[in-house]
Amino acid sequence: MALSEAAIKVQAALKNSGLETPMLPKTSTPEERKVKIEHHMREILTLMSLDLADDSLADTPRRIAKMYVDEIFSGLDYENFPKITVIENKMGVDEMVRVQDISLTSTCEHHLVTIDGFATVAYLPRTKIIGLSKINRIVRFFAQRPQVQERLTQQVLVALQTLLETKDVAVKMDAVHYCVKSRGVMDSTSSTTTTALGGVFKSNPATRAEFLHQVK
Ligand SMILES: Nc1nc2c(ncn2[C@@H]2O[C@H](COP(=O)(O)OP(=O)(O)OP(=O)(O)O)[C@@H](O)[C@H]2O)c(=O)[nH]1
Ligand SMILES: [Zn+2]
Repeated sequence: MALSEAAIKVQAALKNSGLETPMLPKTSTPEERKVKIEHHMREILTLMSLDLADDSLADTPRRIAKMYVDEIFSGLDYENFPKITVIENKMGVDEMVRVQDISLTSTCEHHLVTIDGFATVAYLPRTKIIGLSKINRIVRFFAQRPQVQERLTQQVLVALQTLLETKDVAVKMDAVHYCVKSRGVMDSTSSTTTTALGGVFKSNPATRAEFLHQVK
């Protein structure tokens, strides 16, 4: 399947800005990847002494392979980049557009456990306006990769700057990392905030404050 124009532009922008997820070129189809992951997952679970003959466990390697490729790591494949609707700003909107409380579920790339939180995204329209749900979909696409929260925040910023043809974009994320909560330091109350600010959101203190202070 050919990549969409939006996917090609965003991929190039991330590469040029050094913010792309470290990825090798794909040499297999999604279906081939699932077969191989299922095989290796079977080995891992067996090594952990689980009896995969049990009817509850028998399908777990296949389920994990499907979940990795089609769901939680589907953002590693630009073929899954959302269909983007961008329209001309004929109505001359020049005030901040903000989408807040976007649900965010990702996976930490150091431990492969859940990152759970919310994102807020804002932009100042110039020549283009984007379909609102597409902002949520772009957050979701990049969240569906193994991630560090700082990179995820930056990737959403660069993708929107590219598609909206303006630097004036801001992204904030608040999330709980289960590698901090459910293992390791076992802190069940801390959360992490990251921001990525572009254009006037970075350079103009009033715009920056308007974004940051209205964000919960
Ligand atoms: N900056 C950043 N760090 C993260 C993120 N997700 C997980 N980490 C951290 O990555 C680090 C990996 O550190 P290591 O010392 O190699 O791993 P570890 O031995 O499991 O460390 P502990 O989690 O402290 O038990 C940990 O401090 C994690 O909290 C993230 O999104 N951003
Ligand atoms: Zn982690």
